Amino acid sequence: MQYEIKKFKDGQVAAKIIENGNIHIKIRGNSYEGLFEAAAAKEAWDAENAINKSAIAELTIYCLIGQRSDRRFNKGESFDLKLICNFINSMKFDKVYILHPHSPISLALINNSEKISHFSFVEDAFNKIGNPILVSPDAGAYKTTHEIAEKLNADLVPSNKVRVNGAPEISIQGDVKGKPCLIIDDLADGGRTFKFLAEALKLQGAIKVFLYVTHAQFNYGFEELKETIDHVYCTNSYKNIDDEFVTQFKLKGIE
Ligand SMILES: O=P(O)(O)OC[C@H]1O[C@@H](O)[C@H](O)[C@@H]1O
Repeated sequence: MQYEIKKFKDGQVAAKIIENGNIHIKIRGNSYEGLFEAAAAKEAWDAENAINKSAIAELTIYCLIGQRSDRRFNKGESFDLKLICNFINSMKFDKVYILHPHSPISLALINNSEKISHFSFVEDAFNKIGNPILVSPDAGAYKTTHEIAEKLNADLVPSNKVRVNGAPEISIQGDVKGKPCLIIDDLADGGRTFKFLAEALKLQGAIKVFLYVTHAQFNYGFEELKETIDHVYCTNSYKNIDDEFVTQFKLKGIE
């Protein structure tokens, strides 16, 4: 570690640089406190490197807080992602890497940003399962999953939530009979989307249904998922999960 974080009893965070030169700060970034820790480290680094103009400062954010709030949803409400990205921009990093952002809006709002792809994690899950059909759960996930399917030479079945006579229904646009399926998406908040999709896939003959999400939040409904999903693959971008139902790919630089 190139810096240390100290926390005061009142909640204040402070940083101390312990190694000079280039810095690469890697954080979950899934809390306001985490972002403030990075800001404190960058402020301390800036002061140390005031005359070393060639040193580079990079930030990796694995699970950007507020990434789904990528617009002002209703009049009078705050545009949270814009606020968060403005704060990140105020740190003035030379490069900011974001792992599998929910939408391209985060990348557009953050200066000098670059996406880290989730491809290698999906590839790992794909190989462990043994050639499953890839399933994109909604229009938002279709484009990136299509790119991954091309690279893996895998079959892709798009699915969507549609309204039939006003009631939500899952439509699966392909044949999954007798095949294992791997649903791929960016994040699971509760996972209801995936629980019902897995049920629908099994009703159409899928033999097993696996789930890959980069950001495994599971803020609620985790146990319910086990009813229809056979196994979950994810990273530890949001939190560490210790459960034999889950295989977690560990990211560098976070504990
Ligand atoms: O079903 P839960 O986990 O609540 O929500 C996850 C879904 O909601 C979307 O924003 C995500 O991209 C994902 O498709």
